[in-house]
Amino acid sequence: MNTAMKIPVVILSGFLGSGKTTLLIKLLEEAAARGLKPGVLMNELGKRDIDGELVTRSTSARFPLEKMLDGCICCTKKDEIQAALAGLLRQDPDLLLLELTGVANPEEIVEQLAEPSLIAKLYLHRVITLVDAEHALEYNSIFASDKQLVRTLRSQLSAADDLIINKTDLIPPVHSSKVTEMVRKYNAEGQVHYAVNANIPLTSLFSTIQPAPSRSPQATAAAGASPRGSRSPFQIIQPHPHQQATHTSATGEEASTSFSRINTLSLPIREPLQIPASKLERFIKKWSPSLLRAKGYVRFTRPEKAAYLMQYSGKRFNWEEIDYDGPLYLVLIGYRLPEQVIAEEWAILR
Ligand SMILES: Nc1nc2c(ncn2[C@@H]2O[C@H](COP(=O)(O)OP(=O)(O)OP(=O)(O)O)[C@@H](O)[C@H]2O)c(=O)[nH]1
Repeated sequence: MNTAMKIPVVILSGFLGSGKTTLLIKLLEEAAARGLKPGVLMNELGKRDIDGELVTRSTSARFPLEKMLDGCICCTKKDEIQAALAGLLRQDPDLLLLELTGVANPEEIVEQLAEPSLIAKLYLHRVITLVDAEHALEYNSIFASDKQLVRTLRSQLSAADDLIINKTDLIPPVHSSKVTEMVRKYNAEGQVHYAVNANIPLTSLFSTIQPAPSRSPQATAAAGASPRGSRSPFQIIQPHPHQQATHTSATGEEASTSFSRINTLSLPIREPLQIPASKLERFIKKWSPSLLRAKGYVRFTRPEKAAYLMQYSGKRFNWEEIDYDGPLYLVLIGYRLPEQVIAEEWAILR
């Protein structure tokens, strides 16, 4: 099989909160506009599928989706990722989009794609790494003593064909040149883009990817994209449990050691919260600087019972009121987060 007949794979890499899911949504929209059928593999550190839900609500296209939750794809056994990719390939996609966790080493995924059973069917098209322009330099110094994590962050940069210095709306130009210098230290060849909300020109990325003849734009429209905002536009194949040390406390919090000293804590919310959002924000911020990322679905009793998607990234909160009736929870991802203490304080707060 020559490259022309193989399925291109695009890997989305980058540290926690750098903008991978934001870019994935743009790639899905662009693919849909071009009449392409992508297969998507999303990997989350936590047990909760927040990004999958977010992508489901944000796009109208219909395509196969594999989710690998609760651990990092690059530590997953080879046969798990191969099974996930094989499941996507059976759906006859025009391209595969792989969103890695923030602490995945893309080089390890690239190696897995070179397995004989996969190399015959797909080829690596691009590795795209997103860099949080506001915090990338700070992260480098915070994690300096964690060799494994430092190696991962460097390989996210060095393995990239495209480096998107994202969130440039949050930094002054002088900071931007320092981030560029850092990026160039580890990758002299890759194409550097500067972006807000991962907005980069996508023409060259898609220029060589063609839809199968049976999926001309007309055929795709006839097959039917579901309306924006409607539930379950994806065909979900099946989640693959990640083999990982996980424990659930008496109060229901789930904690897991995921990679290096990065750990993840999931806090369930069984009833709408009686505290105001400002108090929840103070609770979350309290775990800074250990806390690197938080996200979740939240509902309050006051002033209303609307559901919100809460994102905490780069020490900033983003609240979005959404139409959501699924389970409520928070996921905290941090560097040596004091899980037990957080769980105890959460039990009192809520
Ligand atoms: N101000 C600003 N916010 C952004 C930008 N890009 C993304 N965000 C926000 O940053 C937060 C994290 O973005 P995501 O796309 O979820 O980042 P991610 O890399 O997928 O995050 P993880 O998967 O948790 O590692 C979200 O609230 C985004 O809306 C940007 O360029 N500027």
